[in-house]
Formats: sequence, C-alpha cells, structure tokens
Amino acid sequence: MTDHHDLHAFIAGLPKAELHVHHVGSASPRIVSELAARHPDSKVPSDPEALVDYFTFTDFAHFIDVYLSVVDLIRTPEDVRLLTYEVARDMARQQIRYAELTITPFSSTRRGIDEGAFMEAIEDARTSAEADFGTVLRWCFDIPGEAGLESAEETVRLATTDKLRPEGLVSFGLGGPEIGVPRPQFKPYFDRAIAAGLHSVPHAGETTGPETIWDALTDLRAERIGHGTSSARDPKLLAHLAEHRIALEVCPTSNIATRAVRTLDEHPIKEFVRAGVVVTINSDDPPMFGTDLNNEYAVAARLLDLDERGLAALAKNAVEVSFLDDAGKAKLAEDIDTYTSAWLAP
Ligand SMILES: Nc1ncnc2c1ncn2[C@@H]1O[C@H](CCC(=O)c2cccc(C(=O)O)c2)[C@@H](O)[C@H]1O
Ligand SMILES: [Zn+2]
Repeated sequence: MTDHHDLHAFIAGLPKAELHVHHVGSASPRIVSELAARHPDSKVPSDPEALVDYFTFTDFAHFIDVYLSVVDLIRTPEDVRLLTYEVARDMARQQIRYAELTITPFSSTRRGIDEGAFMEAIEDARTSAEADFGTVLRWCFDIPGEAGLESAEETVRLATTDKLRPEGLVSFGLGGPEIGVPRPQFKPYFDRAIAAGLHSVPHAGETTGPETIWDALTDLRAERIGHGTSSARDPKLLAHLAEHRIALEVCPTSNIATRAVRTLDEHPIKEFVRAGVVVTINSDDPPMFGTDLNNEYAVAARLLDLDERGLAALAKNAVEVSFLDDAGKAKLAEDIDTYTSAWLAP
C-alpha cells in the first residue's frame, strides 16, 4: 500500500494541467510583497505572516473585498508582467505544464492601465515564461459579473477586437458573486465571444443553486463549469453533465475558504464522480486560500480514496477537457503516463 508521503511525492512530480486559476488570485506572498513595496499606500500587508490573517475570509463577499484590494496593487503594465511571469514560475515548480489563467482585464483597464500595454504585458510574460520555465499559458478573459453590463461590454470588446485580442486567449468566462447577478443577462456577450471563436467557461453554482448552472448551460453555452458545486443537488443536471462530458472545475479548498461548503468531508466531489461527471482539480486563488494545485490533488486523493493511477486519471481529465490543441493534449497525456509507469515500476 502507498503511504501518504509517497503519494505527496508522486503528486509533486506529476505533470499537470490547471484549468481554473485566477491571475490576481495567484499572487503569492512573495509577489504581493514585491507589489506592495512598489505601492506603499496600499492597505494590503506586505509581511507574509500578516497576509495569512488578511487572507482569512468570513464569507464570499468578504473574499471579493480582499480580492479587490489585491487588484488595486496592479497599477502599471510592468506590475501585470511581473505578476504573470512570477505566477508561471510558481506553476512550473509544481510541474504544472499547462494552465488556463483567468484574467479580468476590465479591472485593469478601468483603473487606467492602457489596454494595448496590458495585452503586451501578458503576452510578453506568456512567451517568456514558456521559454524560461516550459509552462504553457493560455488566457480566459472573465466578466466580473457584479460590475454590471458595462464590464461585460468592455470584456467582450477587449476579447474580440482584432488589434487587441492576445494570441494566448482561448476562452471567455464570468466570475465574481452569483447572488443577485443572474447569468442570462450575459447571453449577448457570450454569443459574441463564441462567434469570435472563444470557448465558454463561466463560474456557476459556486454560491447559488443548480438553476444557475442550467442557465450557464442554456444561455451561456458553457463547455465547462467553474465550480458547479450545487449540481450535486440535481440528479438530472448531474446526468446531463455526464452525458455531454461537460466537466466541472472543482476547487475543494476554495469552497471551504469562501464558505461555499462547510467542511472538506462534506464536499460533493464524490457524488460528481459517482454520477460519471468529468471532474478536474484546480486551485482557484491558491495563496489566498493557503493552498496550491499539489495540495488540491492530495485533498482529492483523500476525498476520493485514490492511488497513483487514480491521480494520474484525474490529471488526464484536465488535459482532455482543456483547450490545448490535439498534439499538445497527446504529448501531455503521454508525459503523465510515462511518469506514472516509471513511478510504479518495481
Ligand atoms: N472563487 C471565485 N469565484 C468567483 N470569482 C472569483 C473567484 N476567485 C476570483 N474571482 C475573481 O473575482 C473577480 C471579481 C471582481 C468583481 O467582483 C468586481 C466587482 C466590481 C468592480 C470590480 C472592478 O474590478 O472594478 C470587480 C472575478 O472577475 C473573478 O475573476
Ligand atoms: Zn474561480
């Protein structure tokens, strides 16, 4: 039988893809300290120990308040480039070979960062990170739903205007609070993004019920669902997700940190797997939730009672439902298999 320590070591070296992780939400204490030192008027503490307290949330609304205070640290294109490049460095250390990073460009452009310079900064970080660390980044631009339709218009404009649209952009999302922010109103914006060739990956059912997930499927034509936690309450919905291979981007520790789920043991991930839904494991806003992708895989191993082969299968789920091209998918899946066979060889 595999002991705990071995499983952690296996996870640490396992080549992985991450499909649900936020740009600003990935700023590690090291990155936050550097940005806070550049902008000393910010209310975000620069001391890593004080950050642990600062990143303890009372509920989802409190999380968003704190999140926006970190957004306020990103003020120049150089801040954007530094954040993006350093996030990729942290990913490479965890053997994350491919990541779809959710970026909220509205938050930066409305704070006065030039839109062209913003796109150049993320693209420069993407190409440098791939060359320097080997981690392939792609972008999901998300609408911050609570900021209203003005933010939806701005996000779809930035995502579909030829002169601006960055090469790494593959998908279009919707984030922020769900309560009081009905999904159907965003249909015209998703229609435009999809018509421009982008994939639809909204958050849904993180803090609201399964009807929000149905709305995301019907109105926003979701190809994967961010979180989808409340689908566990609707057997028809679970069957629909399984039948159409619409994957859930599950982020276990995030759901506890934002109080969307009470305890890890009550997390519905087991029900998803039992219903045949494609589950992927993700970290959402790792430093803010005191986690990283490797830890989320360890949590999944415990909740789903997985061994190395089970973990490798989870990692391959993420590759399968990613927006990598077929050759990229085949290569990463093969790397996962090669690594796993070598690990398990007598
Ligand atoms: N677990 C999560 N679940 C959902 N979203 C999450 C999660 N983690 C991170 N986010 C991010 O939070 C942003 C929220 C930004 C927002 O609400 C807002 C409201 C008003 C004004 C502005 C502004 O910038 O001026 C921004 C989302 O776009 C999303 O990318
Ligand atoms: Zn998220």
